[in-house]
Order: sequence, then structure tokens, then C-alpha cells
Amino acid sequence: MKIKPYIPNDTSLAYSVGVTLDRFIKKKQDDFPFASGELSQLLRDIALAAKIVNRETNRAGLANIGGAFGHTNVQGEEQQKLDVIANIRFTRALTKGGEVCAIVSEEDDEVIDLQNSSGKYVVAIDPLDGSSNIDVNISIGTIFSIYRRVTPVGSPIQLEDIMQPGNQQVAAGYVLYGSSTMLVYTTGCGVNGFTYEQSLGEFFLSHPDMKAPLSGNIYSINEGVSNTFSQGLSDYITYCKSKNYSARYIGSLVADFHRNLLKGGIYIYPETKKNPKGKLRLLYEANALAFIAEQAGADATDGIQRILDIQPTSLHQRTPLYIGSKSMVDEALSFISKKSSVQENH
Ligand SMILES: O=P(O)(O)OC[C@H]1O[C@](O)(COP(=O)(O)O)[C@@H](O)[C@@H]1O
Ligand SMILES: [Mg+2]
Ligand SMILES: [Mg+2]
Repeated sequence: MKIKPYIPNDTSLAYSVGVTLDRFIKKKQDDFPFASGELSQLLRDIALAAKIVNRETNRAGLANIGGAFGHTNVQGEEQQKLDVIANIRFTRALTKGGEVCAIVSEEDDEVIDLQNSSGKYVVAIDPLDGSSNIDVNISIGTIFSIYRRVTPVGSPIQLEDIMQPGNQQVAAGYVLYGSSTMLVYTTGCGVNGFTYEQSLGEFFLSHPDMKAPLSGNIYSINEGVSNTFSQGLSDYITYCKSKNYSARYIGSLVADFHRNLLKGGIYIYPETKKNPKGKLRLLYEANALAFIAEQAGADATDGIQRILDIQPTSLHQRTPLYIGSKSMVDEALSFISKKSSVQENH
């Protein structure tokens, strides 16, 4: 019996499809000899729910799942049907996956206790980000943060399991439902992006080891509320214009963040009259993107401190957010801190 070693056949007849998310997760897990596979399974559960939500977003217009759901969430925002559908899909996948003990969701007033005595992880999630763009076919997303619970597995969920600062995240990421669907995540060892190949039902590694440019020329801010900006921030926007930076604002945090992460830029959602503490939520929007940003060499602050060092005090608390290329965040901070110190002295 003849045995021959396998020699990879790189013929263009059968080009390599690339590394699937599953294989990538498995390989990363092998890098950690003591890894038990639970986090890997949790990431796979999130990917599965993302595929289902991707299918729903693609056919939102056809399947009567566009439009308002007719209920207001704890933020006082009118829920869209797709907000509710995405929330159900992710909660169900995380429950069935068996690795999670509690979920904090934008769409649920309270912590969801999964009564899973073996669940090690807590997930904070924005099931559908950019809800105002659902019905107009503009990119939307999902944002997630993963923490290890701090109280013993099997014991009742405690506040300290939930109210952990962002620097305690063990993983975080987002899904972007755009012209293509991508899943981008970090476990604290760099950032990797995967593109969804619909016909194969698989995410493939398309953006290995993502690094944000240190500077850029894109600024993303809703200038529609500029009359409530601090003087320092107004001066910074004037400065951006004087530098001929491009103004780009999609109104979907995930999409604006993703573009700036790839091209270099800054996204700002400041304190405004309507949202004196900013609009975006710390636990399931800012923390996840701040972890990704820092892992890709970018920065994230609330204008005063590192987002990841903020100690949460309430589930749906909001925070101002300045996130993006390092030198641009530094620039913005130099403007806002200068003015606020001037105002303080006067
Ligand atoms: O319309 P505004 O005030 O500019 O706010 C847009 C921001 O609000 C959000 O839609 C808030 O997120 P949700 O859609 O998850 O509630 C962000 O995605 C976006 O960046
Ligand atoms: Mg959101
Ligand atoms: Mg949302």
C-alpha cells in the first residue's frame, strides 16, 4: 500500500476560501493551554445569532419586519421591530449556548438572569445599533461585551457581576450589517475581522490583525445639535474644517466607528442639551468599541477619562464618547480641556 504526504494543491481551479471563524476561534483557543472552550463556544453562539439577524435585516422590507414595534424601551426610545427581533435572537442563542449566566440588553429594562448555574459569562449587548437607519436600508449593527462573572459560578447573580468597568472585558466586538456583513472582535490579543459568505453560511477571516491609522482626516459628529456643543468642541470642529477634514456621519455608531477604524478618523457623541451625559450607553456601546479601539491602537475617552476605566453605576448609563485615531482624539481633547479650564477660571 503506497502512502504519500499531502501536498497542498494551490491550483487556481480551487482557490482557498480562507480561514473560517470557527477554525480561527479553535486555533486561538489552542494558544491558551488552560482554555476550557466556553468563551469559544460563546463567540460561536454570537456568530450564529448574527447570521440569523443578518438574514432578517436583508429581508426587512419584504417580510414586514421593518417599522416600529409599538413599544418604548427603558431609554424612552420607540423600539423598532428589528430591535425586538435581534434582542430575541441573541438572547435565545446565548441561552441555548449555555455559557452565559446573565445578559444586559439595551432592549430590556433589567438584567436578564438566565438561571444557568454553570454559566461563567455575563454579556452586555446592543442587539440592533443604528435603529433609526433600519427602514432606510443604511448599515446597522450589533455590539457586544463579554465579562467573566466575579461571584462563584452557580451562586445568585450579584451587582458586582454586572457593574464591571470596561477594562475587565474578556472579549468584545460588533457585527456590521452593511454592503457586506462583518463580525469584528477582540479577546485582548488584537482585533480580527470576518466577512460573511452568505452562500456558504460562514464567516471568513478577511481583516486579520486590524490596526487603526494613528491619524486621519474624517470627523463624525451630528452637527445638527452643534448649538449645544461646548465652546471647546465647537472650536475643534472649526479646526477640523480649517484642516479640510471630511465630515462623515451615518448615524449608526457601528458603521461610523468601523469606517474610522479602517480609514483613520474620530467619532464624537458629546454631552448635548437633550443628552447632558451624552447619548451612547457605557455598558453595551462605549465599552465594547473602546476595547476594540485600544486593541487596534486607537483611543476612547469620555472627554476626561479612558472609557474602559469608568466604573459603571447603572445599567443603561450614558457617556460622552470621543473615539478614534490616537492623534485625533488627543487633538480633540486639547481643544475641549483648554476651553473648559478657561470657562472654570472665568
Ligand atoms: O441621531 P443621533 O442623535 O445623531 O444619534 C445617532 C446615534 O444613536 C444610535 O442610533 C444609538 O444606538 P441605537 O440605535 O442602538 O439606539 C447610534 O447608533 C448612533 O450613532
Ligand atoms: Mg446603539
Ligand atoms: Mg440599539
